[in-house]
Amino acid sequence: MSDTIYALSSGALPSGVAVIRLSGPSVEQVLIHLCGAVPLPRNAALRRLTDPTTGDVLDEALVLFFKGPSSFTGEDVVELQCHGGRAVVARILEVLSGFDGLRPADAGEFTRRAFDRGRMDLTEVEGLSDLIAAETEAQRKQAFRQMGGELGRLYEGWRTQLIHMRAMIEADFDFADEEDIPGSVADQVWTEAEALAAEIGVHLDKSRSGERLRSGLQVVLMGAPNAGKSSLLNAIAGREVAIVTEEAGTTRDAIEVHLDLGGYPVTLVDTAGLRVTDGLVEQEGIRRARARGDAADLILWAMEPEGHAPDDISSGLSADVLETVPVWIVHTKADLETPPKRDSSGIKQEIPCSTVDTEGMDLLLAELSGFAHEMISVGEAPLATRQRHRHYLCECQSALRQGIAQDHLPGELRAEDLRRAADALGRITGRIDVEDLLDVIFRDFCVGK
Ligand SMILES: Nc1nc2c(c(=O)[nH]1)N(C=O)[C@@H](CNc1ccc(C(=O)N[C@@H](CCC(=O)O)C(=O)O)cc1)CN2
Ligand SMILES: Nc1nc2c(ncn2[C@@H]2O[C@H](COP(=O)(O)OP(=O)(O)OP(=O)(O)O)[C@@H](O)[C@H]2O)c(=O)[nH]1
Ligand SMILES: [Mg+2]
Repeated sequence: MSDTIYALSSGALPSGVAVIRLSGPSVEQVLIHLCGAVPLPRNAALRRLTDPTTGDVLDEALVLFFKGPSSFTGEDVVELQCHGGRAVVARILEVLSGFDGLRPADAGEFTRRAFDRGRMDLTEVEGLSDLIAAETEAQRKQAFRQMGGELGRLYEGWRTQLIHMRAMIEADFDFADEEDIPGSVADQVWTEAEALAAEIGVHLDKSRSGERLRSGLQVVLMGAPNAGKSSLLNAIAGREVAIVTEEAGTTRDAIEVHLDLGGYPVTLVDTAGLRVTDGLVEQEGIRRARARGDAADLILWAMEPEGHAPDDISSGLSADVLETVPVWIVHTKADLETPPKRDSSGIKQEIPCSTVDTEGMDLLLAELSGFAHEMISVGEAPLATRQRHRHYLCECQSALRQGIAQDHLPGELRAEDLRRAADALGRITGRIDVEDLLDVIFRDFCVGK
């Protein structure tokens, strides 16, 4: 029998109300000791909670009981919705720890129990976790849909198709000598496999957006010292996040702000100005700046007007980065009466900007929103959102391609590729089960045959 687990499920204390949740076989016993009786399931009941050993009243709380399996975990669950004071919650948790068979829940353990009981698949579990982490509207929507099972259903559909295909192949070589099974079954199956591999390919391509939406876009401010990077960061963030001085080499660590640009998550990173320096701290800062640039989705290269510090993109950024990461030039300090420095790198996107009279700031933000939209707008179809999905989808695809290519091998061996392809998808949803194969074979063919 499993332990009964408990935890504070609501957020930081103090709060108006706090929710302490319990799940497991001892829930009813705990309720009898804590408030005298088990309330009607799914009916909020106002109850005095008392310490069973001292008779001390702990709090007056709303008690919400869910009788398993009709609960979030599938077990008996109770929520003690108490006053959100630190001492109130601490005392209730302390009293709970005194009950036999009760222990504090591990991270994610309520959801783990829901998964173990088959109430959620892995993609739904991930969707729930993403929903809690979501910071923008577009992230919320994607997570909510995934939590509802859309992505899992897509993969389970493909997996069912693969299991069926394998059943057809197996039937084909088991009964090849019988007349009522046409010999072209295998050909049909491998044509279908090609179509599925292509469909997965399209899904993988589109899913770049899904992954970016989940993790947010990394936009990195780079440029020479004093170019005005930190001023730009502060202006966009609307607060003094980074230190700004007229001294070149002010910023050392990379400094991040999280932005919500029209529902899309963007992390804007300020970095140390790039230059040759003897200072150890500054050298480390520059190393970090370059590392952030390497991993960026977009680099904003801040450039002062002519006559100020010399800064040259091609000496600042490696050829590798210039090839793989889009770079926009932001002409800073546009309020100064000096012409913009001419750039020789051939980069098209150039935006004049000033943090003194806010000229160009709206344009820059609009351009960034447009970029975010282009990079991470997701359509109607559910998309993969994690590297883990991508990994198994690629595995599925390559197993399919192997089966397709090896048409000189016997059916049994090629059927094995279909099994590997199906199992890869089963790992995404967490539901691989060999019983499925037998089920399908016996359902689609008469046993007497
Ligand atoms: N107070 C409270 N609010 C909450 C949660 C919670 O656990 N407690 N949730 C936690 O994440 C979310 C709601 N999710 C839930 C999902 C399923 C069930 C549940 O009892 N399911 C049963 C009955 C279904 C029904 O009546 O339609 C079941 O699936 O059998 C409860 C909450 C968000 N709000
Ligand atoms: N006139 C004018 N001055 C600006 C503007 N933006 C920044 N400055 C000034 O330029 C100097 C350097 O600004 P910072 O934002 O610290 O430059 P930085 O690129 O972060 O510099 P490092 O951190 O040293 O790499 C400061 O004195 C700012 O006040 C602007 O739009 N117009
Ligand atoms: Mg700076």
